[in-house]
Amino acid sequence: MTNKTDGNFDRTPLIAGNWKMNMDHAQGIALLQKLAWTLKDAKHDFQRVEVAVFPPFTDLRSVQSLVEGDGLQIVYGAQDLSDQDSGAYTGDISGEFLAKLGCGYALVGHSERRTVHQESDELCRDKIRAAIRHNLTPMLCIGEGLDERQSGNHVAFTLEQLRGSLADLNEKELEGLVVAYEPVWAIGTGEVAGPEDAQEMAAAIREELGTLYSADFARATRVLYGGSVKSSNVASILAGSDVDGALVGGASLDAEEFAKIARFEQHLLSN
Ligand SMILES: O=C(CO)COP(=O)(O)O
Repeated sequence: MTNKTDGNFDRTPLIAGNWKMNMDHAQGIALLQKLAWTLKDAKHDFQRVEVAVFPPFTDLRSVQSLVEGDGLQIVYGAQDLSDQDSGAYTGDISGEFLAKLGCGYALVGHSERRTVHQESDELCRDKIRAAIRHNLTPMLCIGEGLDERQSGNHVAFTLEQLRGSLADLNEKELEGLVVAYEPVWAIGTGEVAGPEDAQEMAAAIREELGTLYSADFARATRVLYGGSVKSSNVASILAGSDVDGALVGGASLDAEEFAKIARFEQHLLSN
């Protein structure tokens, strides 16, 4: 059993910043450099709490140069990838290219992909397959809209997305999978799911993973919460025993604020 106030984690917490369509490559480098300095000053232990950023595709080469050149321990990933590896897919980006740029992760099925680009669970599954083919760890995003939340159907809806996006994938291929629960009504709205809501869904997701796969897989898989996370609310959200980290949008664009989020243990311990 996780007892975070004792400083023991079952799973390494992951604080991830999704920059979305913000920060050109020059701005991105400045942000990443500032984040690295701030975390270094705070003597952040990256083995204890992993820190990742998801910049736009056009920043990735610059991010790779900075991370490799300065030996940064911050890891990074892509906000999306194609389900295909190469060919006549204008505008799409292959997982193979992302792996060459040193990406460790790829987001799959972010709600903005699902709503703006009508991505289905089936496409998400094919993208997870593509990520795995190129040794990118998929971070699958799922979560309900306001209607499902208000009708009390949020758990069933979110688990349906989980099952649909993982259909036909086996436990061995999915090793390392990260699931991010992001209720759509809490994204970019300032509305944040309460710590109980985040814990309720993270526990339901873990239980479902145990049903679909094994108890060991469910225990090892990290489940993050995303939606209006800030330094002022991160500690209470991450206090839930099944919530293993945060996927942060807006607040990840401010290096000091994002560093504070990554340092959530400081707030946990002082509560
Ligand atoms: O979508 C999100 C992260 O992927 C959450 O965004 P906000 O933190 O801006 O609400």
